[in-house]
Amino acid sequence: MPLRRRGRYPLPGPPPQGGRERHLEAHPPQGKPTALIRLDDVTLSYKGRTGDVTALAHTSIEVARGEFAAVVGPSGCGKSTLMKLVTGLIRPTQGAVSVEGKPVNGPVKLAGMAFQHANMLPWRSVLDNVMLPLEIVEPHRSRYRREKAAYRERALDLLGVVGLRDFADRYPWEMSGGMQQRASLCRALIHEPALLMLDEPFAALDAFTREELWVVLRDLWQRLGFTVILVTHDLREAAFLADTIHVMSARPGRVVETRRVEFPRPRPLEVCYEPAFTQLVHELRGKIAEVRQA
Ligand SMILES: Nc1ncnc2c1ncn2[C@@H]1O[C@H](COP(=O)(O)OP(=O)(O)OP(=O)(O)O)[C@@H](O)[C@H]1O
Repeated sequence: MPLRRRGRYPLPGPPPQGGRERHLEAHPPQGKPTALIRLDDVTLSYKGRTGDVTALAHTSIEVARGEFAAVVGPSGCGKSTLMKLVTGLIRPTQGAVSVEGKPVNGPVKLAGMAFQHANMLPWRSVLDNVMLPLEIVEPHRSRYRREKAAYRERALDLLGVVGLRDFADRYPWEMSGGMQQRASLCRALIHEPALLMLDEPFAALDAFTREELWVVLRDLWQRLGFTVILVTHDLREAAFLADTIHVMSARPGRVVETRRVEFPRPRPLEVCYEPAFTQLVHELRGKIAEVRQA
């Protein structure tokens, strides 16, 4: 059964049961979109060995439900720190972080995550790696044994979307870096998170594979309608994928510019060769060069 389009129950497998949260709702059809994530004047200082390190200072960001947001900025400006704040792995020194209107006080359950390295478990097949969150995250965990066959179909279906259905029984070490990263996107999405957090997910890949993966991510996002925060150093990646790009200053990081990306969707890769795209990337690069020197 093919994956259904955004705004409907997106994946085959066990249907929602009594009162299950609808994490994968599409954009609200009209009016101002509701913020899924809000950072309000957030400062974060780490206790370093030689004194406090202020990674973020007075940072405010809002990401709407269903939005694709990218965060770019110079190295060390606090992008990964921002990810940790949103997922509740650390708490702000000052200011407030909220998700779905509620203050974040601990690890956020509605997030799926993927990083620069796919971090697949080498002793599990690709399919078993993808299904791992279902064994851990409620409500799937309690249903897992009973409904394993349906979950398996869901995982195979998702692998099909990223072109890996025929590789489900392989082990990660039998696959290329790009294939592993496709599988890691499936693993991040299998439990239908409302939010996908991506920290440099394609940075270790060659340019061609990276572009292939942009398209995979674009298609998954368009189909499933989750919210994304993508941290990247690649300005073309941000401009191709995002609705909104937040540019951060050098450390202590704060958002110095927020750009809406207006290229129509669905965006073909060819958009990357249009003058308006090049212009946008140039302007972003200029802004980052400026804040690096400030
Ligand atoms: N646990 C920690 N203790 C002390 N300082 C830290 C800690 N984690 C991060 N930092 C410092 O906070 C600053 C921001 O780090 P962070 O990893 O968020 O930056 P980043 O923008 O993701 O970096 P990069 O682009 O190089 O990946 C850096 O100066 C870093 O050295």
